[in-house]
Parts: sequence; C-alpha cells; structure tokens
Amino acid sequence: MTQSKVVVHTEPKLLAEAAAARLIVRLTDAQAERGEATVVLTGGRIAAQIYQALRESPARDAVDWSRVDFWWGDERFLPSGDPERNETQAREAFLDALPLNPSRVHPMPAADGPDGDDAEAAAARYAAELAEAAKPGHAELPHFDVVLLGVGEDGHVASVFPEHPVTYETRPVSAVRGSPKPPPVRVTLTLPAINTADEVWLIASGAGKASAVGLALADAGPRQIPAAGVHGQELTLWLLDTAAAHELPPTFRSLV
Ligand SMILES: O=C1O[C@H](COP(=O)(O)O)[C@@H](O)[C@H](O)[C@H]1O
Repeated sequence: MTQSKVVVHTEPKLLAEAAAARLIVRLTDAQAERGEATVVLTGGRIAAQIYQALRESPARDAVDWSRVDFWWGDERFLPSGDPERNETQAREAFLDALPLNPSRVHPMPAADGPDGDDAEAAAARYAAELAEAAKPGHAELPHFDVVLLGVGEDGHVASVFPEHPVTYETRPVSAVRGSPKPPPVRVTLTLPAINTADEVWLIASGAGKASAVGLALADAGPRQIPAAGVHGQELTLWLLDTAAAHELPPTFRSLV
C-alpha cells in the first residue's frame, strides 16, 4: 500500500542533514533485509548539500557502502569530469570519501564516452546496464530502494521537463534534447522507470520551488508538472524547507 508524506524543515541546512540521516537509516534497513541497497542519485543544489551532510555524518558508517548500488536519475550529457555533470558533483561531494565497490557505481555515460556525443545511444547503453542488473522476472530494471529527486522551479524531476516529449516516454531511459535548462542535451530515467522504486523522495529548497511544489501536491497533470507524476510503490516522501513549502495546498498548511 503506497503512502505519501510531506515533511517540512525550517531551513535548508536542517533539510539536508535530516535527509542524509533518513537515507542512512533507509540504506541500513535495506541491507538488513536484503543484504544490499540501491539508491538512485539526483543532481542540483540541495542534493549537493545532502551529499555533504552524508559525508560528514557520524552515523555514515552504519551503512556498508561496499554493498550499495548507485545509479543516477539523470545526467547532463557533458564530457566525463565536467563540473556540471551530476556524477562529478556526487563524486566530489561524498562518493570519493566512501569505501565503495566501484563495480556498484553506475554513472550515466558521458559525452566523450563510448557513444561519443550520441545521446540516444548513451541512453540505450544505460538502459542495457540497468537491464543487466535486473533480477530474473524484472526484465528492465533492478530493484530501487530509494530514488532521490530534486525539483526544478518549473516542476521538472530528473531531466523530465514540462511539456517535453520525454513526459510521454515509456522506455526506462531516454535522451533529452532541447532541455529548457542548460545543458540542452541530457539523459534521464523516465517517469515509469522512477515509479518502480519502493520509495521516491522529492526534495526542494527555497522560495523558487514553492509554486512547483504547491502545484504538484495539488495533483497537477504530470505533463505540466512532472513532479506530480512520480510515486514510490511504498512511499512518496516530500522533504521541503519552509520557503519551498510556502504554497502548499490547504490540506498541508498545518505543516508550515
Ligand atoms: O538540472 C537539474 O536540476 C534539478 C534541480 O536542481 P536544483 O539546483 O534546482 O536543485 C536536478 O534535480 C536534476 O538532477 C538536474 O539535472
């Protein structure tokens, strides 16, 4: 049975620290149950703060990081090591500081990778890597314990942008051309792929996100506000700071 929850923190730093603490607990629980854990990472400003909080958390070693699989929800299709890549951000903020198993770290291909600047081929390559990690009977995707998602000012999640054809995509991974936010070429998990996760966490900080968050929680259409179109199989968790929670629909106002 799927559950939705909204949690509002007073400031971005607390939001980041609380999200990091939750993630440590969630990954520890998954490892207790299944012996391993899988998280899908996001990019963006609040994600960078969460990753830093994870790195600095005294509880971080509760997780056996060598038994965590890391995937990415989207990538800015740029050369490897480009500071704008979500992979670079995550590696610098926390992955490089953890005792990972490198074979469990699955960045999306870069624009100087085996497919060169062919984003469609890169998307197909990532889909094949995901399918290879899937358990028998789950043809296309591995089990995702948690998908982390930032929320754009326009309501985008991963690189699924409002009114873009990618909002209709049913394959698990898609190239995105003509992104309204730079860079214009990206690779993304699609809404149906994200929605296979046990838990989907949407994380938003700042007044610029308030309108998108309010519309998503008021059940806007997913083509207009992609954040409205993602749901975990067990839990959809909104982690907000007060500024991002400013335009919550009336049913949630008591939280602010
Ligand atoms: O470009 C992207 O933007 C969103 C949100 O970023 P933020 O800086 O506004 O928090 C991010 O979730 C996505 O992964 C990224 O590629």
